[in-house]
Amino acid sequence: MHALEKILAKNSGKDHVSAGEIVTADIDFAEINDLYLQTVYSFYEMGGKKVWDNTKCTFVFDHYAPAPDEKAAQNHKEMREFAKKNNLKYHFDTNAGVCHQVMPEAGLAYPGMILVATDSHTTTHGAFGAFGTGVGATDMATILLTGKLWFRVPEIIEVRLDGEAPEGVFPKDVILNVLGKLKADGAVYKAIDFTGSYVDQLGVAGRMTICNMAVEMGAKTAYMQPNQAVLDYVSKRAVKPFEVQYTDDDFEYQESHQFDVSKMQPTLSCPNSVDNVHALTDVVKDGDVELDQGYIGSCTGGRFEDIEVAAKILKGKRIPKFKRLDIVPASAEVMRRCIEKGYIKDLILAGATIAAPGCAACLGIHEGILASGEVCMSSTNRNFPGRMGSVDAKIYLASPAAVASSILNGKITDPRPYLDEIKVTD
Ligand SMILES: CC(C)[C@H](C(=O)O)[C@@H](O)C(=O)O
Ligand code: SF4
Repeated sequence: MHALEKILAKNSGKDHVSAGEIVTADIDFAEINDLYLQTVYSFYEMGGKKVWDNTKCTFVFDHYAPAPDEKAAQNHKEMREFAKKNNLKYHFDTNAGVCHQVMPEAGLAYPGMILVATDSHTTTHGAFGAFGTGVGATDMATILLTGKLWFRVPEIIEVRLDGEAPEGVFPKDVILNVLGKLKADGAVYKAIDFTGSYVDQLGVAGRMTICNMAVEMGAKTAYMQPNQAVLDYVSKRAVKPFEVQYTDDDFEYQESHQFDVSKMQPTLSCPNSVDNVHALTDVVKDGDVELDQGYIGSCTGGRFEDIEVAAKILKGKRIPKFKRLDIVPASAEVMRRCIEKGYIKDLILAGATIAAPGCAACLGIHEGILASGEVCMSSTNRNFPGRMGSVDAKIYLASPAAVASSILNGKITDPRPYLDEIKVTD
């Protein structure tokens, strides 16, 4: 069996499961974000009184945090009341950050578990060797009632990433390259296991970025075998003992795709779809692509490492007049660490706006919405029309280093010369 199958088997009381089988599994942790007040309504409609376990579910207020309008404030209020009434052990209010960043920081994402959330990017937790997946309100209400949910055991495909990343190639570039090949429907309902020497040596933040975007290929879940970096991270934080699962040597993947990371270049996902992937140098060779806004944030590209590289590129410089750069730390912990390092000050002096941790303009709710005709380069994960505001705005997805270098120049720019400069000053 694959490690993911072992997780599903263990939680559904079976010795063995295989692709296509339907199982009913115990949920180790369930998380509801603030777009899903419907979960509470469905819970009551289904006859719910109290949640099945007040230590295994939580709310995270991230999509509308702090509440940008009265409706959002009202939704938060109703969810807070539900959390109080059920005496939920964990609660992440508008001061916490994006759910997928907050869960591991709080020790609620760890190897061998099933973590379900009302959000498609729950695939992120594959970075920790967990089975993470997103569900809608009715499924989530079922979990709150019973602690269980049905799953179809997914087919598992391997995405093998070997080699060392050249300068300017970040985990974001790597996953954009994978998307360019597999396309947005390349893994519908499947699980993607990211393997290979690149993944083995990758830190927690990079692993999260890659697993996060597995859902952009339609994946049900993602997986990476935990490495030492993950074990160090979770052993300091996990709220309970965990068991790492390992894939059997004779497990056969449904498909296997190989990538040589050492041959990749800084990469862009161009408007208007996430799999419209091109090398950055190809996009600019036919002429400048002027930018209005840079955006560094989200559960894909708003971690400490992402803001750190941007701060280093921008330190002592100034973004041009009539351009803007929004920095949205993925969580309060990320924000605090960036403050401690002086990065927030460097970024403010460079002309950036720092917004409250949360989803913000990643999905066009507030804090950096785009106007018609504007062009934004963003470290987020989706670029379909209307994603960050106007349906007539254009979004280029890229690594945070590419976003920082580009907005500094006012147009899409190769980050490599700027990264060379950092090396000299480091
Ligand atoms: C709930 C929802 C709007 C959502 C998701 O499920 O991914 C959001 O976080 C996104 O990134 O589009
Ligand atoms: S940061 Fe963006 S992608 Fe992540 S959960 Fe929020 S809206 Fe979705």
